[in-house]
Amino acid sequence: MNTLVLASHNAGKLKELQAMLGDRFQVRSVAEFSSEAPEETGLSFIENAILKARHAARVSGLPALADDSGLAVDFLGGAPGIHSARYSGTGDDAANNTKLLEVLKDVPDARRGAQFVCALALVQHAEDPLPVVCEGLWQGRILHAARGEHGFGYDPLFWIEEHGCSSAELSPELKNRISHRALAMQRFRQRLGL
Ligand SMILES: O=P(O)(O)OP(=O)(O)OP(=O)(O)OC[C@H]1O[C@@H](n2cnc3c(O)ncnc32)[C@H](O)[C@@H]1O
Ligand SMILES: [Mg+2]
Repeated sequence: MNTLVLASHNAGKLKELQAMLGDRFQVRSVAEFSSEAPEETGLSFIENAILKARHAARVSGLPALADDSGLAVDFLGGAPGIHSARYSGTGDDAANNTKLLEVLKDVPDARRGAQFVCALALVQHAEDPLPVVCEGLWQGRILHAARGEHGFGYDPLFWIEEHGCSSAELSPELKNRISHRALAMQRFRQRLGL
């Protein structure tokens, strides 16, 4: 089985990616090779995914897959977007959620549309000139209060109309079939013929 390094330090993400890839690859985490995360200096999810994948390939000497993702809120012109992980200034999920609820506190449901975005980038080595890049989007709406215990990040605030619950109330198995990450991964598998 081929080895793939997952270029993420986010435990929630790693768990989901592992569940989606574990049957095809021997997955290792970039944390085995380096505790330092690269600075995410790109202006887009794709740029940041490629930058993280190159860094992981460099420190591991192995092919690497990175995920850059986030929440784009329509009312906020797509913010927090690529800054989702540090929206509140800390890297803390609860503080990020509190800030988002505060910023949207007077915004009615009709204007609370949002999408989760995921960009995946695979590089064979640090200087790979042809990264494989796939994106996935997931539509939802920002709730007025947190609901649910599963998932991570903004999941407790993300309402999924089709299922009548927040994404933190979905079972991990179901989230992994329908999320932005699941869609990006589906496209990724198609591209690689997996
Ligand atoms: O860069 P790495 O090391 O992968 O870890 P990170 O947490 O910094 O990851 P990002 O830079 O891609 O930021 C993504 C943020 O977007 C949010 N996010 C992404 N996918 C999510 C999901 O499936 N559910 C809830 N929140 C999500 C969450 O707050 C993440 O911290
Ligand atoms: Mg990050």
